[in-house]
Amino acid sequence: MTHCHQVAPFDYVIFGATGDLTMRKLLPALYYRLTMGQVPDTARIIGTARSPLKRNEYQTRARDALKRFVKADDFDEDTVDRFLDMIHYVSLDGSKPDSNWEGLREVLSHKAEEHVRVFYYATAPDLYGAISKNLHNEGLVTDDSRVVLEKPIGIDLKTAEEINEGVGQYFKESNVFRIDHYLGKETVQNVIALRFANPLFEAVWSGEHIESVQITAGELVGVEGRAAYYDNSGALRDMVQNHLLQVLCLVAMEKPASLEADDVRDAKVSVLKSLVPLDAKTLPTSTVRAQYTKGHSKGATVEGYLEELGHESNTETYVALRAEIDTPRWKNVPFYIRSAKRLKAKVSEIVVTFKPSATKLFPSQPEKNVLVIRIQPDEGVSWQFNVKNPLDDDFGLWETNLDVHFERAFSVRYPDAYERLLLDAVRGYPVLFIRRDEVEAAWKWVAPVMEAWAKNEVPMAHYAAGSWGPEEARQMLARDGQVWHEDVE
Ligand SMILES: NC(=O)C1=CN([C@@H]2O[C@H](COP(=O)(O)OP(=O)(O)OC[C@H]3O[C@@H](n4cnc5c(N)ncnc54)[C@H](OP(=O)(O)O)[C@@H]3O)[C@@H](O)[C@H]2O)C=CC1
Ligand SMILES: O=C1O[C@H](COP(=O)(O)O)[C@@H](O)[C@H](O)[C@H]1O
Repeated sequence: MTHCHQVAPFDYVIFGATGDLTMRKLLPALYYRLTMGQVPDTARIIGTARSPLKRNEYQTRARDALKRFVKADDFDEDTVDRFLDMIHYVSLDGSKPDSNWEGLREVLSHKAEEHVRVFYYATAPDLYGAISKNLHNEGLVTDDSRVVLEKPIGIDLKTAEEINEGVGQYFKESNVFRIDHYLGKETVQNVIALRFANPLFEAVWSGEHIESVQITAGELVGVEGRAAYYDNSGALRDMVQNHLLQVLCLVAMEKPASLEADDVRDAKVSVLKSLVPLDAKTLPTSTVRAQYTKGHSKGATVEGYLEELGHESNTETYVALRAEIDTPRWKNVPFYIRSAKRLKAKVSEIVVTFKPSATKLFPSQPEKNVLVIRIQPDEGVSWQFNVKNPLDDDFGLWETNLDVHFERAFSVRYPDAYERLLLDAVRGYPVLFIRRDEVEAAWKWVAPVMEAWAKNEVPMAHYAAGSWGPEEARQMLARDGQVWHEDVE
């Protein structure tokens, strides 16, 4: 059963409407929410980009995108027609004050009732300031207009501040929705429920009982068609500064005063500010960067990163970090974070390892309890625990698993992360979006890593495509007596 209520009529103005993100994620997400009854028929989606397209030409592109990116079973001709009726297109260069703003104003003014206005920036982030200024100067930013900012918010603290300032001059912070699609994932939101809706977990969620936490986001794919972007970014900026630090915040935050946006964000930002800064002493042993070399993926031989690029590069496709949080709850608990392209499996998960019992009762030391929160694929939770071995009369133990696979357990379709986030912006519900101070605190923490890597103070390691990553990352955990959780075939 769905609990999505229909939202108020809205105008979604998408800058970058012909791009990959709009076609692959945004339009399918809005379509799915129409099928679920959350989008009113009077809503409008107004695509803008520089390409000179007529409305019907853009509608054809939108249809093709739905055909490609919506599951065949969910592609319903009548609903698709209703969806296409909502779509408009304005050819416009968002960065230029003398562009076709009149065309946008005209579409926006033709409506029979009040609409919530949302601007979605799906263009290069260095345009965000100029688009905001032009929208403001054209009188198109109403007091209640929202703006959704795609990642990356900058490539470092300075550029993030510039983007935030550029947008913040024309939109108040409460109307700025910085998207991090990991927060739109059901299983990431579920961390809050697991921790705070289960007294058992709430009671043991600290360094008193937890030995270590691993947060992994591994991908099978390489850099695909995004090499130009990726080579200027790398795994640390692309995945850790945003998605994985957000996940870490949810795992580590104190219980927020409420589920209101600012209470949750206050709790998260306090984790980011408590991360122990990495320095010259800890950087070489607490950070690993690596590039994939030629290897095998899904049964095929694949090229190494440098061969794919066709030139030298100092950009990492693998990152592993050892982080510590300086709070009473987490003193001395290592948080291992890793993300990579061309890993052995597509797996995003959180692995919480509990400390063994301090006293020995059984002939064999029981295995530690491990909680695995599978973010994707096969969303679910497994709890590794010990039972008595029924074939052993001397209290030998067996390690077993309680495993919940959410899709099977709840018989639900797991929505794409963008679905909820797009409609949350219309609802003016910002809890799953990132506040300015969070983005900037995250950049501050990764800054010494970026600087040391840029100066080659930590050597670039290598791993074969299709493997679990470099030996250096295994060693990083081995020094703590830990191993990476690599359970997926
Ligand atoms: N693709 C993805 O999976 C993801 C993308 N992102 C981010 O989303 C943003 C868009 O990415 P993506 O769709 O891949 O990029 P694309 O290059 O595919 O699309 C860029 C879009 O911006 C439009 N555009 C470029 N310049 C202007 C301008 N001056 N005025 C108006 N429109 C303009 C382009 O159309 P035209 O040339 O016709 O103007 C096109 O529609 C980027 O910030 C990216 O980092 C974030 C996460 C994932
Ligand atoms: O933001 C990004 O995320 C994707 C991975 O997202 P997921 O939902 O498939 O885990 C990554 O491929 C991309 O490089 C990055 O920009």
